[in-house]
Amino acid sequence: MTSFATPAGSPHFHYRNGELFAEGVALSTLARQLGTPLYVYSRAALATAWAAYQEAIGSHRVLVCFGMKANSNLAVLKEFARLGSGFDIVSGGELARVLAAGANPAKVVFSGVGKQDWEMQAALEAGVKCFNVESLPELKRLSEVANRIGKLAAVSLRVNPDVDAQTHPYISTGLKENKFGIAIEEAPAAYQLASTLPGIQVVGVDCHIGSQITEVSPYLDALDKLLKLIEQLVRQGIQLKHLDLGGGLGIRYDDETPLAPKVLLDKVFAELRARGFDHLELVLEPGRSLVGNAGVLLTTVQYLKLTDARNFAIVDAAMNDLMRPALYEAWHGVLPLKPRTSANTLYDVVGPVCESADWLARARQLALEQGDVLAIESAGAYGFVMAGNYNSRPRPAEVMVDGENYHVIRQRETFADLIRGESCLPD
Ligand SMILES: Cc1ncc(COP(=O)(O)O)c(C=O)c1O
Ligand SMILES: N[C@@H](CCCC[NH3+])C(=O)O
Repeated sequence: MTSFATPAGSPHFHYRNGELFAEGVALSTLARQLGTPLYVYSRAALATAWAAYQEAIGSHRVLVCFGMKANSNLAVLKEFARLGSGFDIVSGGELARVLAAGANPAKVVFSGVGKQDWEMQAALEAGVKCFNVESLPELKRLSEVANRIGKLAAVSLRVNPDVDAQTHPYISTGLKENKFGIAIEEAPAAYQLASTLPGIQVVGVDCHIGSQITEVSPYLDALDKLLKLIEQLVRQGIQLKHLDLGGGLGIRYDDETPLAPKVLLDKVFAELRARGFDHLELVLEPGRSLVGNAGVLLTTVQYLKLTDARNFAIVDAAMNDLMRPALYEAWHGVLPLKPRTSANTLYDVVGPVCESADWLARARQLALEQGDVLAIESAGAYGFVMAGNYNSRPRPAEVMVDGENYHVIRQRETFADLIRGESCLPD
């Protein structure tokens, strides 16, 4: 169980004089000035997570494409673009965001099982690095779209290596029964077809086996299968330029041991060298490990409801603001901004939404009073991006702390935002 003195998140969130800070800013100041629920990110934490990849990469040829579905706020994208990141996108909307953030489309890879014609066309026109194609019908469609507009689509086939990522079943993507990728046994024939299609230029191979992975072995199993495939392709006369291992590195929410980029990459580089593939560019698509522990969600205790069965701390954030607990029974640490010295009580931290699944944390020892503000930890990835408006709740504001300063990077939604685009029938 996390102790209040050591937040699970990065060291950029820390207690000073009995108060929780993000870098040099007391979180209580942000809650008071901007209200709650409020997502707060640390710019230094983003940079630290990025640096861990760069240190692991050293002088190897690696393109890191931030898996932006984890956090697509423009300010976050801009930070990663400044640091030199590419982006892994899964929709035309994500493409529009990376372009709006001024990122270089030549460092963008386009994943996803359901790309539509207009999304393919937009990505071709923008000049993305590569399409990670997930099925034969998609491959044929992409060739047609590229042909029609006089472009050549650079393609990696996303293969499904059928390895168990040893993670939550909802976020496992590399097993046969998952909808993702082309079965690895079918890949040689798929590459043969790809090499004959007029709008397609084969450039790489890709896989992404799941998320919140804390073991190296699933990656090495997948890598081994990919390298065997590449050997087979060489025999077929097909040469690749890059190998994309996807994202998926896990972070610490509770007491997990996260998989450090260096631990994984040292093994990957050694394997590539041993098998004679170190000429290949490596592409990575980390999402969670770049942003997860760079953000918290602040929420205020509205009521303490003590019952025979359970004690509830009813807060102003809900499942619509942070869906992970409701969806995956995910564990997020809960830190009081100003810990009390009074005795703890066992609480479920729940929101105001009319669903029993509307909880953020269960069975936590906390000393609380009405009006206290809590930080829900490790909310920088798959937090705001999965938020919705259920129960007509405006989505929270987002703020980025930078040293002693902070910047509102998304305004809190208003009632006007909620009904924008709606209209009633004529009288
Ligand atoms: C294709 C692809 N790449 C990258 C990611 C990022 O994954 P993670 O946030 O686990 O690093 C995902 C999400 O799982 C994904 O589907
Ligand atoms: N939304 C998931 C991660 C999904 C990864 C996308 N393929 C989570 O919150 O853990």
